[in-house]
Amino acid sequence: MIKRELPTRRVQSFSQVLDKVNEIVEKVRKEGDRALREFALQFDNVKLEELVLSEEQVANAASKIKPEVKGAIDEIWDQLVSFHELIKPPSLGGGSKNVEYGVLWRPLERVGIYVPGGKKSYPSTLMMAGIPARIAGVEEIHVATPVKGEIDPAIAYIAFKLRVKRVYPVGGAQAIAALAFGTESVTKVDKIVGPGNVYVQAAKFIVSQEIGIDGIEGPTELVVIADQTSDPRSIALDLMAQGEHGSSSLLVLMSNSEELLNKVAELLNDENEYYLVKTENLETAIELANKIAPEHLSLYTSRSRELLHLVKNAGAITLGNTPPALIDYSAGPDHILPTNGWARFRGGVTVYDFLKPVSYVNAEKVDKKLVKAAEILAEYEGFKHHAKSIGVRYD
Ligand SMILES: NC(=O)c1ccc[n+]([C@@H]2O[C@H](COP(=O)([O-])OP(=O)(O)OC[C@H]3O[C@@H](n4cnc5c(N)ncnc54)[C@H](O)[C@@H]3O)[C@@H](O)[C@H]2O)c1
Ligand SMILES: N[C@H](CO)Cc1c[nH]c[nH+]1
Ligand SMILES: [Zn+2]
Repeated sequence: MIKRELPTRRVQSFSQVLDKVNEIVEKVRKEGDRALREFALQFDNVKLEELVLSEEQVANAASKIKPEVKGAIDEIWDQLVSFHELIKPPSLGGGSKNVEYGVLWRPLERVGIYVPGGKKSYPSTLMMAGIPARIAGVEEIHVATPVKGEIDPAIAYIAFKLRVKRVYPVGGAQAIAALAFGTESVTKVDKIVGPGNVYVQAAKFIVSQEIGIDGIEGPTELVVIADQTSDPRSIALDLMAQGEHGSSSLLVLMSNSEELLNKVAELLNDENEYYLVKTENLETAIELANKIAPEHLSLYTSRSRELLHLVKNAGAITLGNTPPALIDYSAGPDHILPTNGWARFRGGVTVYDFLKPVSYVNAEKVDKKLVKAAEILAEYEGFKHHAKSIGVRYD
């Protein structure tokens, strides 16, 4: 269905299902494995015996990967490694006023990666989370993904390559709760990373009171900004591509050309809702896109470089004729990207999601003025022992 104005809100937001998901999360906290089995039957129609796949099961599934798929994964692997190596921050040290200080980027010890698997299988997502985790130096990677029958050979192969500690064949909000609290079979992790549907994202939001999460990466969003120079067929394909993730995808095209909008409208299928909106000029389209803060933003115009500087809020941007779906697979930057407006305050997953800056100080010879300043402010705040503990050191 085609609409000619912008949506007033997301088709499906994780906040709409928070109450329901809270019940799932609490049941897993109380009942552990028993709840995981019950929910697998209820939501996925799967009777789960084992809640951890054995190394043998993973290796066996991995051996069934098709050679051309294995080749594609190996090719993409190097490209993702290059990107995350480039942006990995170095530990830094320096000083001023006779204080030596610095920051050590320390890896998280144990992370959980959620790999979606309700409607489609997402081996690419395991790479997008697992590679930056490995580059950061995370010790233990745990993976949860809904499995019906045997695990996808491509997921198994990537898990093997990443030296994943454990794979749990569990999906949905219940998998997130299990990784957050631990169960008899599932190991509690320090942070959960990964996209998924509204139930999965609502669960991440709830458990973020107790463990780390990477943000909200729910149903896919694409905003395309195009002009009369853009190819309508490619735009229609880009919109339909992101529509393949499900009917909750947000799919928007804005253009200053009515002719282009009409041509694209003729080419779209009727499997999704598409918002095709005429704007006075491309600058207005960028302003509106900044308000939406979409996951994917395609600047498919002859002025893409110039317009790039006006973008404030977007998960990832593709320039010119670059297909947004290339980011989904092999361009280098991550495809795990913020949705639901979260691109206003965070970006896609990077190596930073698996690192934390631990700062250190050696101030044994600090300038007297800083000592005095600290004492004055501590006294002002009413913390006399703070003031004294500083003062006695430097008399
Ligand atoms: N933003 C990103 O970075 C990004 C990346 C990849 C995929 N995605 C999105 O991930 C999503 C994947 O969704 P999916 O559904 O295919 O897989 P999923 O793995 O996220 O969810 C499947 C699970 O949802 C649970 N579930 C289904 N119906 C339920 C219900 N009524 N109540 C409670 N739980 C229920 C089930 O337990 C099932 O295992 C898509 O919306 C896609 O757009 C986003
Ligand atoms: N477009 C998704 C992010 O919204 C990522 C993806 C994975 N596979 C295909 N696409
Ligand atoms: Zn996609």
